[in-house]
Parts: sequence; structure tokens; C-alpha cells
Amino acid sequence: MLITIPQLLDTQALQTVRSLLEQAGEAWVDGRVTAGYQGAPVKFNQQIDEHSEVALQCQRIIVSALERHPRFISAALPNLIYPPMFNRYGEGMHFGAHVDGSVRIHPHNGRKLRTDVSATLFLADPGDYDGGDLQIDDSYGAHSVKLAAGDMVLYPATSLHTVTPVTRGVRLACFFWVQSLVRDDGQRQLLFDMDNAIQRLNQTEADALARRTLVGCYHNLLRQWSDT
Ligand SMILES: O=C(O)CCC(=O)C(=O)O
Ligand SMILES: [Fe+2]
Repeated sequence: MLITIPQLLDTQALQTVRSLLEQAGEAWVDGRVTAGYQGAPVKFNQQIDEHSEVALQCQRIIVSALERHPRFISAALPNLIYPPMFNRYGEGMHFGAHVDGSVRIHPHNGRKLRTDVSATLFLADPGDYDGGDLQIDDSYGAHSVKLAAGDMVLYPATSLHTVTPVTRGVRLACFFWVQSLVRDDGQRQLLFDMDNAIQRLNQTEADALARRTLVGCYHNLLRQWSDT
């Protein structure tokens, strides 16, 4: 299931990240440095060296925005977050159809992280480039995603996906993966829907005992399904 997180970054954070990336110079490297054998032949973009100072600075800003965002927490139920990475596609660049690797090595601590959820945070204004749509296949069909700068999409890491060729301008984005407390996408979606419904009921005068029972059910399901 695709879930959008509008305005993950506020104007100030977005501005800071963009200007850090614009001045990153030699920290921009060929995107294939981190691609596996499936991704490498179809990956034509650039990305920031994940060990560079600029990557660390931008990662801090984004991880702190993620940790403060209730919709992200509710949708992803994060256990581990892979340090966010940054890419750009100039004219003609694209990323052909691929499925993200299932296990990644954390670049800072060397620990393994299972990729349950994939994320793209859009950093360029959609009016500033043509093409560069993120196309995601799921069991309901193909979805084309192009969001406002500062907005993010989450999708199951099991999905086949593509970034279509940029035909004008530059597409700048941040991408990363989450090992969720709940590995199954269907279970995670049920918990997200239930949490949203409970939050809405909490804005009303609805029966307090019934709401308490629902909150209990939410936590008892999470307890059964989480694998921390
Ligand atoms: O640029 C994007 O939106 C997605 C990048 C991607 O799919 C990847 O790096 O695996
Ligand atoms: Fe990918």
C-alpha cells in the first residue's frame, strides 16, 4: 500500500537540505556505487557519498523530522531506519525497473537491516523538472507518484518500481528504507487504518470505554505482530 506523508520537511528544513546538496560538489558520485547486481545495469543517476559530511548533516535533519512525524511513525512503525540517502537525476537520467535489496548493511554501524518499507522524499519542486515519475507496481496496478518538495511516499519494499527518465531540469530526492516492527505490509496497513480511526474517534465525544477497548486491541495486535 502506498502512503503519502505531506510536508515531512518544513520550508526551513527543505531549504537547508537543498542548499547543502547544491554545494556538495565532489560528494556527488555515480549512483551505481551502492547498486546490487540487479539494480546496477538499470541505474542511471547520481547520489551523495553516504559517508560524506554533507550526507551526515542532511541525515540528521531528516531523521529528526521523521522521528517527530506521527503519520510516519504510525504508517511505518519503524524499528530501524537506514540513514537517508540523496540522489539526483539530470536530463536523460532514470532508474529502470527493480526491486530493492532485501537486506542492507548499515553504513555507520555495519549491522544488517531488513528493508520492509521503501521511502522517497521529494526535494525538487515538480514544476522544476519533467519526467522523473516514481512508478510503483502493487497488487492493484501501477501508480505514478510525483509529489511536492518536502512530501514523502512510503511503499512496500517488495514492490517493483521505476524512476522514468527526466526530460527537463533536475529531480532531487532523498530515499531510504525502514525495518518495521511489523514486517507484513497487510498487517501494517491494518494497524495504520486502526490508529487513524482511533485518532478520529478521540476528537469526538464517542464512548470512552469503547475507545479504550479499541486502543487495547491496537496494542495487543501490535504485540502479536511485532518482531523486535
Ligand atoms: O529516486 C527514487 O525515487 C527511488 C530511488 C530508488 O528506487 C533506489 O535507489 O532504489
Ligand atoms: Fe529502488
